[in-house]
Amino acid sequence: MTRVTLGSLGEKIRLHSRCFCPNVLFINVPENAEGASKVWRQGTKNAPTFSSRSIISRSPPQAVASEISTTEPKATTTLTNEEKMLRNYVPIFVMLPLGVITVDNVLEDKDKLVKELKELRAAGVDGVMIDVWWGIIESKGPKQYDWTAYRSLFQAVQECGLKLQAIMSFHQCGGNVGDVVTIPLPQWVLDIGESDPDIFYTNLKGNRNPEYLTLGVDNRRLFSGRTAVEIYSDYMKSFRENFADFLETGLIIDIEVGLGPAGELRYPSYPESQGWVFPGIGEFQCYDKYLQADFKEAATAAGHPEWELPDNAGEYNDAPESTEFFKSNGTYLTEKGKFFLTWYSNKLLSHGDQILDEANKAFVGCKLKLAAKVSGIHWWYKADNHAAELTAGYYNLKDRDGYRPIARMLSRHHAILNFTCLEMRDSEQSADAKSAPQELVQQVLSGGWRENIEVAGENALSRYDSTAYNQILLNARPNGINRDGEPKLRMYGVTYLRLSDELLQKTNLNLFKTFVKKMHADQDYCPDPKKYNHHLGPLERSKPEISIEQLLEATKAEDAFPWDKETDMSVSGDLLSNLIRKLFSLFK
Ligand SMILES: OC[C@H]1O[C@H](O[C@H]2[C@H](O)[C@@H](O)[C@@H](O[C@H]3[C@H](O)[C@@H](O)[C@@H](O[C@H]4[C@H](O)[C@@H](O)[C@@H](O[C@H]5[C@H](O)[C@@H](O)[C@@H](O[C@H]6[C@H](O)[C@@H](O)[C@@H](O[C@H]7[C@H](O)[C@@H](O)[C@@H](O)O[C@@H]7CO)O[C@@H]6CO)O[C@@H]5CO)O[C@@H]4CO)O[C@@H]3CO)O[C@@H]2CO)[C@H](O)[C@@H](O)[C@@H]1O
Repeated sequence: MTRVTLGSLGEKIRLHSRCFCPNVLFINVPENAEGASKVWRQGTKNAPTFSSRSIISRSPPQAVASEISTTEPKATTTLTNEEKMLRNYVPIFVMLPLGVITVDNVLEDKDKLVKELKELRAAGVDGVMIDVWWGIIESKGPKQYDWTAYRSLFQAVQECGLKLQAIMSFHQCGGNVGDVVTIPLPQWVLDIGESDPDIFYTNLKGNRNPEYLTLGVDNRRLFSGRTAVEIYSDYMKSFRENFADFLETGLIIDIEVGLGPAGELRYPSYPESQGWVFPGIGEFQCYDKYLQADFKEAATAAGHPEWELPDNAGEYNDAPESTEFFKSNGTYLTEKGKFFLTWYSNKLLSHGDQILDEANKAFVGCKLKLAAKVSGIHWWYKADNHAAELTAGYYNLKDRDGYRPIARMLSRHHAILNFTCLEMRDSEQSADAKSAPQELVQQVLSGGWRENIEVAGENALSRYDSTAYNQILLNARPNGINRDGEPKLRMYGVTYLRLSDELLQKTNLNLFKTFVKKMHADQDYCPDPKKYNHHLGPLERSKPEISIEQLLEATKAEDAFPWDKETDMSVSGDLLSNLIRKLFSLFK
């Protein structure tokens, strides 16, 4: 962030080096200077070519995007129509099967995989997402990494002309929806858990969850002399060292940093392995001795040594109203309840912040983006208590934004916020669950955009139908295509869950191809991200730490940006051509 002095006001103001349009600098103006600020284009010698009306409030990308001047070289009006349409392109990636590398660290059936990768490439897909399992790579012992099978896999992806999003999967596979294989944490870690079960997240009843290490041990030297964060850091550094060639060639464009169960920044509050079923409220997971001690210390420092962790928040499959904690006027609204929820959600923020800082150090200088996944907890969103989000660690209420502080934390690491459940419509959900995936997606994406970070997304469950595709398309460009250039709102990318025989079945694949084309704004596959305004410069070092107070300023609730009702790039418009294609193939 650059600081300059705004002459007429004599005030220090902050310059944001990017917002929606990377070649425009946005000024974040103190409240009392509203209306007196200007916009400069990067590289423009004599600054403002804009009217003093050009700004704007504190950081509203929407308003800003409409202010782009037509006077600059390569301004959108000088682009060809095709170039303008390319600015609407949203790249699409596909998750590879969870067990593509077996638990024994073998790439089985490479021929089948290569055939499928080629099919994806032929369908126009830009790249694939792959779990890089800690439980496989470091299974033999501390720091004994074996990357051989992954090298062979990455080579195949490169040869097929696809890009790669690599997940640093510090979690177990198994126990979540769709987990068809089991890949536990490394055995030497599980062995430590035998003598110290508190290294795992624990619920009130004392059930341990070996999916992911509790954030309570992030900084505890319990693992053959290393802390959990040091383990994650060493792993990422080893990844960088071992795949320097693929980083250099530009194969790996994105590192999804695993921050919790299923690779998501959350507590394991709704584990199917412990009997949770949709739409249960889930349970808080902070009863291991390390987090208990942390809470005691925090409560004591706040002048309430008598406060304990909640014991009245119900069980996995409860409805909110049947618990003392979440019922109307329940504990969650008391001073004690608010203190607990703030502590619980802040711990998650610091956990993500610390590991992303390590990821940033590991990959600094590489031409890629970092990303963090946030889970789409859409059930009980319409209830006042937002119980399921709260147990997962997202302290989100009608008057408190629980996601924007995450986005602000990510902004310091230049990281993308990767959100899910893009495919879901409210009308598909049962009324009992008080579920609102559409509003949730709109809130989270808007918060990310307001923090000037990129947002990407995934679908939560496997879908092959046009309704789901159209909903994803709507979220990818909430206000549709802009035929004059980059749209005001555009997601950075979408990752489709997931490659399967079902997806490659003919009818499904045909519709999927149409979906890919629509994501690409009806343009052909574009191998050069710069053309759709994605600039993968060397990753810069994280910015200075943002204090918790500043992060929590982002909890102030604001309305989401307006979304169109339907996408203007619907896949169903192509049904006729699908039919013609089908007829053709029958006659062949
Ligand atoms: O490789 C990367 C990672 O991949 C996996 O993690 C991802 C995960 O798979 C994703 O789901 C997503 O994670 C979150 C998600 O964001 C959250 O929203 C939430 O998911 C909940 C979901 O939103 C709720 O609606 C609910 O889902 C229940 C659903 O509503 C019920 O209808 C039913 O689903 C049935 C489904 O109807 C049925 O068709 C069938 O679906 C299977 C399909 O037929 C088959 O072809 C196959 O492809 O798999 C499909 C899925 O199994 O069976 C479904 C299951 O019975 O029940 C649903 C579950 O009760 O609850 C969901 C929570 O359970 O939570 C997700 C997990 O946090 O993004 C993750 C990250 O990418 C791996 O787990 C990771 O290890 C990998 O790193």
